[in-house]
Amino acid sequence: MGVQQQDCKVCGVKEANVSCSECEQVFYCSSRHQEEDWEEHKVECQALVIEQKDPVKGRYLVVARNVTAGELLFKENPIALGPRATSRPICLGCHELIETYEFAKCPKCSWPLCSLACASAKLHQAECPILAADKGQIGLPTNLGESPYYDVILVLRCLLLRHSDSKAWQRLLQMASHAVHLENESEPFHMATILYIKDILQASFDAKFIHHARGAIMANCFEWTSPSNVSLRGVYPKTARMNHSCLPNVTMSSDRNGVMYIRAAVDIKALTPLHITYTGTLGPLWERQAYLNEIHYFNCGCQRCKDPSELGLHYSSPKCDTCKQQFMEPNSWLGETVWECPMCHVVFQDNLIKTEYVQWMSKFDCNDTFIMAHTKGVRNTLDRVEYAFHPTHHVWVMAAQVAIRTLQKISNRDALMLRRDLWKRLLRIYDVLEPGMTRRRGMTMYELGVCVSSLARVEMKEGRLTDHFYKIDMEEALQYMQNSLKILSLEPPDSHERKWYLSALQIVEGIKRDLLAVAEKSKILSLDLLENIDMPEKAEIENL
Ligand SMILES: C[S@@+](CC[C@H](N)C(=O)[O-])C[C@H]1O[C@@H](n2cnc3c(N)ncnc32)[C@H](O)[C@@H]1O
Repeated sequence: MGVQQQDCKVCGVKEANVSCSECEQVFYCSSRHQEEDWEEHKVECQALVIEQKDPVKGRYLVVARNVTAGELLFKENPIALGPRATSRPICLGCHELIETYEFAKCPKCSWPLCSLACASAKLHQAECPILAADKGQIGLPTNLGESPYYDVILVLRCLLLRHSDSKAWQRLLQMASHAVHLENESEPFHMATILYIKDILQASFDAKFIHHARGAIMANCFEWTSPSNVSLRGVYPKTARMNHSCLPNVTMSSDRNGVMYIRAAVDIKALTPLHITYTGTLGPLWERQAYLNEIHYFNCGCQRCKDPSELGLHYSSPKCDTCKQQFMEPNSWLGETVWECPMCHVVFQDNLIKTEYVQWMSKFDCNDTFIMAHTKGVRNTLDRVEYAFHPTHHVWVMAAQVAIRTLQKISNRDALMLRRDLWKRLLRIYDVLEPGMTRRRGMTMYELGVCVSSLARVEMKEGRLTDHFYKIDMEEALQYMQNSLKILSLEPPDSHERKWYLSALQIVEGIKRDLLAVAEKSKILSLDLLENIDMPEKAEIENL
């Protein structure tokens, strides 16, 4: 697995590595073939996304015309791919996880491989002699645990672009980099990687490039999961031009080769900036702000952060403990915060507000609030959280997610009902925090389709439903599943996430069969719901 190359558009030769710099969607084996094709290609190459610059936020991307939710804005090949900064042993030749204690080692550099065949893999060739200079094997992963030395690999792969791909190297040099901040702070992980490359490997790279490369990775890299469920990271210069918002308007997904697909999550008007989230959307405001401040050196002023009600959810504010009517409001989200109730004007210091928050969150971390619980116990705990905070507070969302994991282990009607209700409430919150064609909404509707159909089947079996109400419930499940399919069908064909789409298709088939069976009985089925499902290739379903 490596940086993707495709067939030359002109002559079809494999491993063409010259791509159109505008759209990055077509490949050529040489500049000559690219020039030959330009007259034809320029018609289709209308860059949908253009770059602009802001004095404070730097460069960013906007759409050149109105786009609709789900539309593909661009795809991008990574200029470099590698393991995460801290990683369990991963084969440097193919990026597969190494899970046996007796793993193979590269005969030259001794780094772990899945097999000796991977020692000659293209991905590992250039870095191998550099890594081999660690004669004392100081940085080598020796067991199956996490090793921080994997950080070095992507940095080396970026530095090696200078000789292997001058265009990619130039793009790396143009990327934003946190190098100055990291150097000034003597950030320990940054310094450890730099020292390892300079002093242990004694690599001949200029120190300023090593700092820049690692700083650019810290500012810009994206993590993704390979189809075999290995977490990796890649450097994508164009994708990385998108600035952050806690209310993102695009979605990102990647295929098995790490090619990134950027789609509009919602309808977007021409010249609107494209935003991704650097923090995820589900953390409370102070956590998101602190992360952006500490890791990316800016304070977020997005629509969600500026709104004291956080889009009407009051997601990070507890209810006033005194009047139980209003939501507490902080005077600031960073540093010394004082919270005040706008109605009864009672004032609390930050630590008082956060103590209960921290206590609940640590319980969820260990799962001990819910573990071994029965449905009634889970319900009681959720009620307590709701009373302490409120139904759209961050802590309630975390509690609901842990509760669902616990309820999945209980297979009775009560547990299914509670799970269904929790997913419905979560969906209403996700509709606000991650609106549009987002994976989170797609997966939530998938879960709702599963819960509602399973519950209907259980209730039918127990004789609690008539055919009429069974049909209504199954149609509701089908509706959720079909909405979920619309979103999940956007996952790239051979991605890790594609399996959810294929699974949703099978569930839809099952629901349709049950609906047809009940229709046979009662002849009252409205057939319109059963139409318009795009079927995948047969081979894709067989691979499931
Ligand atoms: C991945 S880069 C994004 C592209 C960057 N603006 C550039 O010029 O290359 C991340 C950096 O962009 C800036 N940035 C991103 N989102 C921002 C925001 N919402 N407000 C202010 N600065 C932001 C910060 O300097 C951040 O460290």
